[in-house]
Amino acid sequence: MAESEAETPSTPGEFESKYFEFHGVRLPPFCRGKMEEIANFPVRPSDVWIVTYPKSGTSLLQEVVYLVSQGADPDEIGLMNIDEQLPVLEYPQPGLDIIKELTSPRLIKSHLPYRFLPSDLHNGDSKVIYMARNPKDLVVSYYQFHRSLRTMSYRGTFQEFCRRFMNDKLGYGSWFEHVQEFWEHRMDSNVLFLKYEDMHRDLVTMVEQLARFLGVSCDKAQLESLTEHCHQLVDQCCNAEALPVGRGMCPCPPTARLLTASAWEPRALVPFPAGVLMLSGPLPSCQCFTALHLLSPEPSAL
Ligand SMILES: Nc1ncnc2c1ncn2[C@@H]1O[C@H](COP(=O)(O)O)[C@@H](OP(=O)(O)O)[C@H]1O
Ligand SMILES: CCc1ccc(OS(=O)(=O)O)cc1
Repeated sequence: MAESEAETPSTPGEFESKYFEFHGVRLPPFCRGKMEEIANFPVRPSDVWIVTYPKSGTSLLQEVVYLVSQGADPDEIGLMNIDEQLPVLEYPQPGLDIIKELTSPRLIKSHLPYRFLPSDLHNGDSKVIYMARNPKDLVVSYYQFHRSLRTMSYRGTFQEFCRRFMNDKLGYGSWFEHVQEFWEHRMDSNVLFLKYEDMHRDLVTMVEQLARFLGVSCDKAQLESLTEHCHQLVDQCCNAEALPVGRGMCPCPPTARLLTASAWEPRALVPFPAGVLMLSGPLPSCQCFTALHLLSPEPSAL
């Protein structure tokens, strides 16, 4: 969804009207009218699904998954438009009809919460890779995204955006519930639950996990070469200049964001009073996190 800088700022009312509610979850406008078709979407055993809350490192994960599953060269991935090969289920383009006809094995992405995904996925009919990211980093990324997205034209402050985030008032609904639902299914045989920060901390283990989960058999040398290639992809992300336009937009240096990797743990989500997760842990490493740390959740979010 690469869109250019907003021309006209959104008032809070205009911003609100851009979403719609589906079973109590705020969804982007392009999901309207297709949720039933999505629930009945035919899934194939050979499919691999990549599911994330927006701004959880979906693009990086798709490159790594593509590389591990297809054995592709990272330079090749850099040259091709990988987004075209991995459609997002609910986006207007290419659309459900086209995705239904894609040849196997399909790699499909989605940001929808677990319960809104095709019911065949709940039955374990194909593999699902879920990745969660530290919410303190994610919210900065989502804020920048909303500011740059023409259709959203978000012009509120970061504090106000954080409040929306903590009160489940953004597209794709509550981050807390999104992660929680997948966390509860992390032991399902068709689900692999990953954390974005582990890509930076322990890529070897993640590549091994992915290869095992995807049924890719490789010897030690092949695994080392795969990991080396994946390192190249991850390294690109730490070098904002190497990223395609529209990526790496946080005002804080990427290294500052990575420093918070140790500050969160999904287990803290059970039970999950919204906000507690963000208000605990070590001191944030940049101004954006400070703003988030200082925020208290609205009582309605608890
Ligand atoms: N190789 C890569 N390509 C694109 N984005 C990457 C990336 N590695 C890390 N990212 C980060 O992933 C975030 C976007 O997530 P998504 O792909 O789900 O939209 C961005 O975070 P920041 O905005 O914090 O920089 C971006 O920098
Ligand atoms: C708020 C609308 C919207 C649109 C697209 C999104 O996904 S992604 O960040 O481009 O992957 C998220 C939210």
